[in-house]
Amino acid sequence: MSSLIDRPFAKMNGLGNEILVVDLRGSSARASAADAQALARRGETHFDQLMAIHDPKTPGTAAFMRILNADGSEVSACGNGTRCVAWGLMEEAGAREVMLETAAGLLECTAGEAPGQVTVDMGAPKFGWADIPLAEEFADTRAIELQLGPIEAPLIHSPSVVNVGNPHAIFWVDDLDVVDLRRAGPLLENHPLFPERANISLAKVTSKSAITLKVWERGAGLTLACGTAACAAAVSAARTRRTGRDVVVTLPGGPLRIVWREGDDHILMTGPAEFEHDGRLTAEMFSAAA
Ligand SMILES: N[C@@H](CCC[C@H](N)C(=O)O)C(=O)O
Repeated sequence: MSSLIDRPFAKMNGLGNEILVVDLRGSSARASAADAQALARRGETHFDQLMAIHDPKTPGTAAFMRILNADGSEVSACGNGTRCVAWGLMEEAGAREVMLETAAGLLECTAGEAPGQVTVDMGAPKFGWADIPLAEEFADTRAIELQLGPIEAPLIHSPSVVNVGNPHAIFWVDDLDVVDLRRAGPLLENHPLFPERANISLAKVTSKSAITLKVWERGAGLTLACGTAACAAAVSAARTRRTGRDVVVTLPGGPLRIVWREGDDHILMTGPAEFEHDGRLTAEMFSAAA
């Protein structure tokens, strides 16, 4: 029997990235991998990421947040989901800023100028091979060599790799459809060079301040948008002098503005959070027959 039964949920999205926010504040309930897999399968609660919000652990924070992918794996960052949670908590408190906490640290979130827009300080990226992590040492992670299968090898190569709270590989392309991510995504996500798997993006730089992006997400598959992938692409593009540090990253679901701030190297992500519907989780939602 799931400990989540009867807990309130809100179905939201960030640029079409499907987010299920489950409110566990005031309870000792904890979302399991099996809970996530069951809820991800059902229409009403269908999601790419489940954001479980818990009572705050640190003074000054509004909530502690756990993040689960649709496959049940737990991760430490989700840009679109963070905007959704922040938007909900700001609405609840009538506030324009909120501090959230994850196992990986604090996330400062601010309401944007346009309604429904939220800016999240995603912290500083990590470029060291062991931090990403990679299975072998690379002195320079701006472009790494990795073995690809015979279909992809002639088409994509030398991704930039970075950890923005989670691991990302960015393949620079002229055509976002050059490979079928639905086929290549799972192979690349599980490449032996990525011991914790990786989120895989195809990125096209269209100007010094614009990138278009398609993402195969670790643990969720093809999604309409991925906030951390947009951050990963933006810092990788700036680091390789393809763009400046202030860019618009356009995903299939729409645009995010990413600023890689000079001085503290923090990444600021701005984009929308949209409420769809809410309800309470029922025992039936966790039953095997989805
Ligand atoms: N959709 C998210 C990323 C969620 C986590 C990712 N799939 C992972 O496993 O690292 C976003 O908006 O950042």
